[in-house]
Amino acid sequence: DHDHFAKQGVPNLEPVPVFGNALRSTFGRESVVDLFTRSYNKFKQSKIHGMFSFNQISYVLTDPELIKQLTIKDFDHFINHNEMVSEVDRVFGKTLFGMRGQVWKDMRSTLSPIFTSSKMKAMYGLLYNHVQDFLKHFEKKTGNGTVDIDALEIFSRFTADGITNAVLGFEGDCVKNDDSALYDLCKEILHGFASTQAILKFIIAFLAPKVYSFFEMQIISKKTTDFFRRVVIDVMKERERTNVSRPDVIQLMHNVRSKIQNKEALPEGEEDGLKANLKNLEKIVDDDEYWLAQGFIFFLGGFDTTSHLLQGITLELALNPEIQDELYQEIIAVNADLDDKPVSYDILHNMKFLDMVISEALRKHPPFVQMDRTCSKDYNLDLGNGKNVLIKKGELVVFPYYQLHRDAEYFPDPEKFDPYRFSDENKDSIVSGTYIPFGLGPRACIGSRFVLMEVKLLMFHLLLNFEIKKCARTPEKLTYEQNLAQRILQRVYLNFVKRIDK
Ligand code: HEM
Repeated sequence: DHDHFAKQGVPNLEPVPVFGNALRSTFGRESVVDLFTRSYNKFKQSKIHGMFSFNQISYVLTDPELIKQLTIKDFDHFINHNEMVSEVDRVFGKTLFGMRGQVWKDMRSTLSPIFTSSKMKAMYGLLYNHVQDFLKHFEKKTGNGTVDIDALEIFSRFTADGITNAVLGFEGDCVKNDDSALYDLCKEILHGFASTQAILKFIIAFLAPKVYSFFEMQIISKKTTDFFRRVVIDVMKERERTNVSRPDVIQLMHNVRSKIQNKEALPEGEEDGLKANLKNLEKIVDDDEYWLAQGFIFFLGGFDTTSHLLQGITLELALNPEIQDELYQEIIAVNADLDDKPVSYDILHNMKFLDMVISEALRKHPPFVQMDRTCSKDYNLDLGNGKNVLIKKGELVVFPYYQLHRDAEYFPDPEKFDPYRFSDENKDSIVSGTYIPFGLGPRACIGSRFVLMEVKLLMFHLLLNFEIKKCARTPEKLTYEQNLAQRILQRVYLNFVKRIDK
């Protein structure tokens, strides 16, 4: 019903039959980011506007206060992400991202203790060694600045191995082996989610479930499920049998799972939440798919997003040599105090300029350009100007991260890469709800601490050893593919020159 928004007094771009507002993106004429920028700029003042993704009704919230209200205060009306994928893919529906309602709440509070700072510290050593290993192989590839390095490619290999090491509990070979089967699998998994073909598949599945099941279409392939069954379930069993322990996520999941299975008395402290969850999780604890699905989502969540962040940081450092130099100065000052000892988690954590550079890269190049929630109970949204909008159960709400992060009202001169937006003096003046690269509220990214640890570790050692330079093939600006996939169009090539003045 294309009058849907007009009846509610909510403005929207004119839709066309079947495709809604997605016609140009479906046929390769416009990126999803450009579509949302168009509607954001036109309707920002209304606080909320409508969008039809095919026939899915979506409300786009442009007002930071309302975004906070829905994701934090009134979270109970908007617990779940878009249900389209969880609805059609059994395994995806069992991942933390795809789970819904009460079971999601229980699983989330069960898994949260895995990502606390104390657990990150225990994992730090694994990532530290991983970074040292990476640099050895990386140095050979750079040809001392003579080879144009494809940043996304090399950092995807780095993050795939990082997540394999810290989450799945074995050493990947994506960096050292150009023909790594693991890396092929990564690309395949990604293609299953982030290509126009994949998105059309979701849409068919959602609009015409019968067609979807008739053709036995699948999003997470059997090969992928089998792989995660092997690396998650079999490894858990192996650890149980051999009593070998390693400070990785598999181990922590195994510990949590066996506690629930054995109805063990739980220690006081951070895992208290488990007690309350035991009852609900008992129903699903024996289902291997719930556990391999978590391995899968940590893997998917951890490799492509983090490599995009690393690409954004290194591109900006190459384009802004004075910022690179300021960061290098911070790094060598810290390094000089280390007396050849490895840099610790706490020292990295306290490096101000490094943190500012990463924050600014997450602002300018957010790996997720938008996020959504499905309304799970009818919700009467008070716009505060005498107007109300009734958001019905099943309708979607979208938060346009990219457009908020580049809105000149909140971030003056938004194209400028300026880490000082996040300095101690300035960061308090950022309007809350406008900078949300990891989302907001109880459903925000569970892995953000892990990301920051991994990225800081790599950037510290990368800059200590290399100067990042732009080359003839370095793009000055990034845009998005003109399709449904929300992928960056340009390949970012950079040169890495070994430093001799260490
Ligand atoms: C730069 C890297 C990353 C970015 C920008 C990012 C961003 C996000 C965002 C925006 C969400 C949705 C939040 C919301 O709806 O409010 C999310 C959810 C999630 N992320 Fe991340 N993420 C990153 C890395 C990771 C890593 C390394 C992991 C795992 C180790 C991870 C695991 C997850 C999971 C499991 C969820 C779903 C949480 C839930 O629904 O309860 N992410 N992430």
